[in-house]
Amino acid sequence: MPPTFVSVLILIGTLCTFFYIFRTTVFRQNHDKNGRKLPPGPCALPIIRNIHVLEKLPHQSLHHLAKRYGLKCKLQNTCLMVPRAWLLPSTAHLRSLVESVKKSAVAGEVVDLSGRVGELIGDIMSQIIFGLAKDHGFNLKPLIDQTIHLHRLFNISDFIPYLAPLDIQGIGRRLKRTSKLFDIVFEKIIDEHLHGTDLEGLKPHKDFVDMMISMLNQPMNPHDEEQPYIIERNNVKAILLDMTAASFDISAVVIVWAFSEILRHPSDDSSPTRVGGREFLPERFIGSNIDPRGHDFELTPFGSGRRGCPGMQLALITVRLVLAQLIHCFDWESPDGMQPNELDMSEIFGLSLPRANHLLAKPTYRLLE
Ligand code: HEM
Repeated sequence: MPPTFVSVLILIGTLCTFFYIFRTTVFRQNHDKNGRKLPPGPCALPIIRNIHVLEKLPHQSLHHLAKRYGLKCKLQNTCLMVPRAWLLPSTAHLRSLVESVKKSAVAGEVVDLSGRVGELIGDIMSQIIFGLAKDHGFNLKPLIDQTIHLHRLFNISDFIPYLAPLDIQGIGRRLKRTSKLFDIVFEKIIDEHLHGTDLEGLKPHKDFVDMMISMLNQPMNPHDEEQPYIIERNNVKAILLDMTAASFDISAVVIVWAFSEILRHPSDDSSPTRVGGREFLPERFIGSNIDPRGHDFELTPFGSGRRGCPGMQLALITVRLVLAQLIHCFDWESPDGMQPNELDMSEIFGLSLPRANHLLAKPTYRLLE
């Protein structure tokens, strides 16, 4: 039977529809309007495009996408550069912290925020600096805590230096013992990175230690003949110690203090706190152009210039990420019906001025299941 006019029209319409779908779903997904190739990314659906790939915890979905498609990944309706922070191994540790706090919230438990955040930062820094999590044989946190504690003690030798050889309080001996323990751990880590000996079955990925090892036996400045200084194993260990001591504690201290202030000032209309007769108004920095990275001297938490903190970018990312997650996922209140202004804010002397007592708070999970 010859095709009728109507059936020819239906056939043409169907072909046009298929062509349109092909253009939008295949060609257009991979090319921009000028025909240039776009970064890879998941297939988009009509109308909703890529919304379906962002799940309940979008940062985790983005993390998985970045692992699959690389650092530059395209989402339809949004062309997205995945920030490096989301790719840091920090995210896995942070996820497990959120999960464990969620369990405490369900059980109605009070959470030791100082303890949990301290552990988390230790895990993140171990992973970043050594490429190893602490549960793979290197728990440096107790060693760092011990070192910080010893530096915090009143040491008479600091004030009467000629008493130092006597080491009356034994602080020097204890510090030497701790430093020996650090040395043993760093030796093992360097060997592991140099020779790839299988450390509890774990192969470390490229990390800070690898970078330091690649500089071993190299002159510090090959263009400066007057400075034939060669990087040796001891230099690597000293830098590792510097990085470890500077990173394990301070970010956690900052997060816990920020959290304490949030608990003390749950709403905007709370009465301003007075410190030393002056009003403490941290919100005065909101909307201002003050740069905390050492350019404006009103606020220099990382110091400034050549000796400024080299871990600043990492610290800014970590502190924001952890605080944001804890505040986004949970509502928090002080335990035992304590009023915000009753929260103990005493601090102890030390390298990083931590809270005198651990910060305890009661979480309620606030996201939809
Ligand atoms: C919120 C967290 C942090 C704060 C507030 C902070 C702050 C500081 C400050 C004020 C200094 C002294 C700067 C100066 O003398 O001008 C410093 C030094 C240092 N920081 Fe940080 N820091 C933080 C996190 C980190 C992290 C995460 C790392 C490493 C991964 C790090 C590594 C270092 C090192 C190695 C030094 C010694 C630099 C030198 O003496 O040349 N810091 N930090």
